[in-house]
Amino acid sequence: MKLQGTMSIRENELYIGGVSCRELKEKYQTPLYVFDEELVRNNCREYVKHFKVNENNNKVAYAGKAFLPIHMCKIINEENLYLDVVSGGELYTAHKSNFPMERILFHGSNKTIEEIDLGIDLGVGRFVVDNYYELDLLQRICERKNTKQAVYFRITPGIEAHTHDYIKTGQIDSKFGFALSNGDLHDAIESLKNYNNIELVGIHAHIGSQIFDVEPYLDEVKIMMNLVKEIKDSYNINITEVDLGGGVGVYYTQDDEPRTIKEFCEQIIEKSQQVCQEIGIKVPTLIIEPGRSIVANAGSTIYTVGSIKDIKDVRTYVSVDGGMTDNIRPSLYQAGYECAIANKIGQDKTNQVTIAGKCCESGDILITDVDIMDIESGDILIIASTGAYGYSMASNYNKIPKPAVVSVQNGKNKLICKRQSYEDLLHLEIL
Ligand SMILES: Cc1ncc(COP(=O)(O)O)c(C=O)c1O
Ligand SMILES: N[C@@H](CCCC[NH3+])C(=O)O
Repeated sequence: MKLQGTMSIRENELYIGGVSCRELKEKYQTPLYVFDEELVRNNCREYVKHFKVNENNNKVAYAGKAFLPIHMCKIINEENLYLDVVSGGELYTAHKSNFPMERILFHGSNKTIEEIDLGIDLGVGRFVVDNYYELDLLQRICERKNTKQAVYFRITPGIEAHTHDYIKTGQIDSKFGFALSNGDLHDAIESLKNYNNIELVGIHAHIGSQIFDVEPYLDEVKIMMNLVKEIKDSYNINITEVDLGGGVGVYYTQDDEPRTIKEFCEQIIEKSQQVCQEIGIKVPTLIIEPGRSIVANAGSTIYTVGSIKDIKDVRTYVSVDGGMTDNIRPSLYQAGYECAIANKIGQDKTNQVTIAGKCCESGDILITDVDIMDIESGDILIIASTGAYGYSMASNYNKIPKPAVVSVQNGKNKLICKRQSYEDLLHLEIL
């Protein structure tokens, strides 16, 4: 298992943020999500530095869908990032954390009336309008509230990024956004003359997630900058903000070769300057929306090993006390992960096993055929890089309570989300 962030080894034990996994297990039980706060903050700072937030006034908007407890909202605020929310629930969480609402981008392909109402009442900075239905709804609600809302239009740019089919979003056959190729975007801009309470200030596209190549982003930059010019020439509307979405890929296993944050940011900025110069427009404010690349490697999940089933000449199943309820990604996207035994971290890998979850599903497998140290019931198994789309996609299937989340830094640990109790599971039931 590749050591990430502040992970270190002392006397055969794995430490994160200077705290041993054994201590964390004793204090908080398992399964447990562990967050390396120093790594999260470093990633934020890398983006702020290389995306030229201070020099060029560009914006880095953390995509909250990856992981959004109130504690995370506070980090994002302290690190001077913007925040991309995609539902009333995420918006409300940001609001409760006192996140400045003018730094919120409100996404969503089917925002409800209640969500739009809430967004306007709280004063979110930008709505990212996805479709005609939303445009119309937003106008009516703004009119009723006698307010004007700054918006971006979400564009489907027609870019095929090389990633899992379920997490591609830029291609034409997509539920998201106004397509460029069939004239939808132009019709939407044309219709703005009837919408006095809406001000179009930006355009947005998101081409997918877990993308390693910079090329599709450079294609996206070209398309978006040309669009800025076209919108000015055809409609005399100044698009001053161009939001390129998220999607920067990260390391999960040895098959992954991600670029650094620096490489991505520098190439995007350079390309933007080059294209804008070529077509003769001022470089707009650039926005990027990283989620995974800020939190994925900073999160790990620790489990306790339970049953070990050795099927001779077939496979050994090692079951842990969590599974698809705390990490749906292997079942949903065949996502790969690395793991180790945290209490035997320096030992050689002598076994090959399959790590199974405890749910009543054959598909509840976390890692298939992984080389690992000698393993016994009671060991602490750690799966690395579960920080993005782990806790945020967790479920209560089989009435399994969601694990706690603890943040570690400089030898200290802090509980940021409590473990659900069985009583919590009954919380919404009418008894
Ligand atoms: C509109 C939008 N922005 C940003 C993101 C964040 O993507 P990632 O976590 O891959 O950086 C997503 C999710 O894919 C998204 O849909
Ligand atoms: N949830 C997905 C990514 C989709 C992001 C939302 N557009 C994942 O775990 O990889």
